[in-house]
Amino acid sequence: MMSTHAQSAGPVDAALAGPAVIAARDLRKTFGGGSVVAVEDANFEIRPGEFISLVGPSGCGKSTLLRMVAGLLDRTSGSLTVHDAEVRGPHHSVAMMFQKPTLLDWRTSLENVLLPTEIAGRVTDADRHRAMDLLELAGLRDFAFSFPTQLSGGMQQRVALARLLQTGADILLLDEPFGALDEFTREHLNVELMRIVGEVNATTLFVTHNIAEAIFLADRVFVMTPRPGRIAGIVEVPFERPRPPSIQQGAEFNALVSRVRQTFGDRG
Ligand SMILES: Nc1ncnc2c1ncn2[C@@H]1O[C@H](COP(=O)(O)OP(=O)(O)OP(=O)(O)O)[C@@H](O)[C@H]1O
Repeated sequence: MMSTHAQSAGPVDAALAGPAVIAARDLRKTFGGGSVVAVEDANFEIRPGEFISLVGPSGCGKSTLLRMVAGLLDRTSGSLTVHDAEVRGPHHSVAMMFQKPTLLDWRTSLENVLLPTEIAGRVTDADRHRAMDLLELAGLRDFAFSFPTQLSGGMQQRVALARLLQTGADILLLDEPFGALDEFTREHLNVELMRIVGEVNATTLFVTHNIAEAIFLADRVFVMTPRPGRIAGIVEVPFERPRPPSIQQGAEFNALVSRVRQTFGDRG
């Protein structure tokens, strides 16, 4: 069933049963001594294995919200918990990925994927096996010993995704991960992403400007509007994952696109 509901008034979304992995109550972030309200009174709960898209125009606070969940930014007020613990700084439950893959050019795909393990301590054979399994999951087993310059932009992002999973984090924060790629590659990678996060059952927050992409991927879409940055509504996406790209041509999908646009219009 599709539904939107206002978040600024304070109700916690409780559409799904089970314990919340991430929960925000009256979460607020301002900059410039309060002159810029980047996130205003966000209230939500995210369940294990859920895929949430954050969609909205530039400056509506998507990255700020993600960075608060990662513990890279302090909140101004309100509560934000991950696995029932208040976020008070960077923590190991989350791994974050950006538009640029940020791979080290002098390391092979496998060595790049192993980097988080190396930073955390000694690399064991089991770690190497896991890294190879993740490269296989990302469709890159044959490129494990290639260097980033030998890979396409899309393949580099898949290495970055495998590296993200190697951290063992159960929450993935993806800030427009495929935004720099062409539309065909992007669509292909979205399908791959959906398959991969489904297989590892990661809880995922995915930032995008693109409404269709947001709906295609997500169980729920948080619609954000700027000035002040707020979650204006949550649109539930009723299709089971994984989904074929052709779903985007259906009437039900188009109705969801309209619903998201309407939420922008209503509250923007
Ligand atoms: N470190 C900062 N200092 C001051 N203002 C900031 C800072 N970071 C973000 N802002 C402001 O907070 C608001 C939200 O920014 P944020 O980057 O979260 O938006 P966004 O939705 O991710 O935008 P984009 O889609 O362009 O990345 C903007 O008005 C931005 O200028």
